[in-house]
Amino acid sequence: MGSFGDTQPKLVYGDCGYVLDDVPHLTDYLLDLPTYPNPLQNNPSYAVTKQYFVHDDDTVVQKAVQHKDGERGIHFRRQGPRQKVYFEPDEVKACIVTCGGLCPGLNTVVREIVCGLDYMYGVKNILGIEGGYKGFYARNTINLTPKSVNHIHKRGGTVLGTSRGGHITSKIVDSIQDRGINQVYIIGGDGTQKGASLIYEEVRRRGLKVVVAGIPKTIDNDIPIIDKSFGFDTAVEEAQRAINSAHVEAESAENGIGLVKLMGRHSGFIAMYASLANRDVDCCLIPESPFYLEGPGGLFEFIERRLKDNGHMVLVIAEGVADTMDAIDPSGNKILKDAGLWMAERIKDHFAEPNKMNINLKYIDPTYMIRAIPANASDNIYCTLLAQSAVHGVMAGFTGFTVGPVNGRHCYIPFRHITEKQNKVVITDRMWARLLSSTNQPSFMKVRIPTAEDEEGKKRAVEENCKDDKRATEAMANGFLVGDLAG
Ligand SMILES: Nc1ncnc2c1ncn2[C@@H]1O[C@H](COP(=O)(O)OP(=O)(O)OP(=O)(O)O)[C@@H](O)[C@H]1O
Ligand SMILES: O=P(O)(O)OC[C@H]1O[C@](O)(CO)[C@@H](O)[C@@H]1O
Ligand SMILES: [Mg+2]
Repeated sequence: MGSFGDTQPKLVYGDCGYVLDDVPHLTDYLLDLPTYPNPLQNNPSYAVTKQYFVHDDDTVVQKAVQHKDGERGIHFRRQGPRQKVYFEPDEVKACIVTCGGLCPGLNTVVREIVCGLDYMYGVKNILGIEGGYKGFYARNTINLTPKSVNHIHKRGGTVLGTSRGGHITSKIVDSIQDRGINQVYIIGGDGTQKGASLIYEEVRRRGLKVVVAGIPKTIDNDIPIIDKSFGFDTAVEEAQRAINSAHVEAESAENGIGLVKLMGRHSGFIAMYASLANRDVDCCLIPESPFYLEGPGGLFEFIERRLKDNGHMVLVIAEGVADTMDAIDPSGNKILKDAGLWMAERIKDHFAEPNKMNINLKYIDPTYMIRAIPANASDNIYCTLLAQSAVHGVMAGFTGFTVGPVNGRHCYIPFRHITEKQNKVVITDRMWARLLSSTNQPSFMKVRIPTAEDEEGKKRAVEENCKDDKRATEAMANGFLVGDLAG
């Protein structure tokens, strides 16, 4: 095996096209650091495990589907405790910060980092940074102990508080240095992970023995590479209550329309999964899939047909479908106009026209309700694994990484994989086809039987879709679908 690259990327090549896309380590820029035996081997709870430590050569494949003669491809370092650690318990001063929007499970991750550090590694000195990134330089810290965080996983939100904007790298690293912090745990979405990556770069530039680990958080499930983000399942489950209410309202009225808006400004995962789980949804609209309202094959025609056939219908939309901007938030994210209100108005205006049917539209907006709740059981366990995985990696001296499951196995992922693109619903994938088949809604495109050339176009569309949904849409229109949108 040969390896190169001191900073990023840190690639290690093996046989048959094997590539380990490794994460940085303190020893990449600090030589002769002392190591210590991992205290976990004296922990009675772990005495039952077959092996205390993961093997250093254990890696996790990025793409689970492999071909017989294909290359083995990109791998990530497997998470878990290592034989040697780079910190003595008394030497550690850890801090935890939560940034960006709320997400079920934030408190669980905070709790499990604190408990993991204390119970597994004997670390007592753990600080909470209040109010997101700006808290590093604008707020006091709070001491976190297993006792103080004992019950927080039962509450929604984050006990540390959160914010958008305020990422000033130099001031944050000054604060880390001034406070003598040497482990930084950063919980947040794509923007937060970009900020974490800058903090890592600055720490490294200053040559500090400080490790920086990211724990990915986003209700929208828009973080790439990892299987899914924590809190997503909880949000999808909570969304069922809104969809069920919309269905009850719609069913009980003459020509009832239940309209539900769910979160997802760039990615329609919540809307798609909530609709797929529910089965009472007649139509689901997401930002990745183009649609139109008027004319043959359009949404209004579809609504009319469903009302005539069934007497009611349920429409679920993601907040990003209208894609009209009000302003930007302090982090630079677009603040979108309310897509639900926009859609409700358009539908009402359409049916108010002469000779159209009388409708009864009820709009339900559970936006913040689905993210302000505590994590469900499976998300709580998922959060525990993420937190412990981060703690093991940090104690082993890895830095500049995000934790997360890839094909079901938790691993350490270099920041750039998480920050360079957003995860989106790929509308040429089977999951979207499953949704279309469950709702029987129009695809808003005319489809013809695919040819070999079309398959090529389809492949291109999938690749493009990962970068930019609009370009994917164009690629699809030029590829395996007839170019014209119906109507
Ligand atoms: N490109 C960037 N570079 C440095 N810091 C950033 C960058 N983008 C965002 N941040 C910082 O990260 C924090 C959170 O960002 P943001 O508000 O975009 O939420 P997020 O982490 O993407 O989570 P979510 O979108 O799920 O709510 C903010 O403090 C913001 O200033
Ligand atoms: O109103 P806030 O707190 O900025 O959050 C809204 C945004 O946060 C998210 O939940 C996560 O990015 C988006 O779906 C939503 O647009
Ligand atoms: Mg974000």
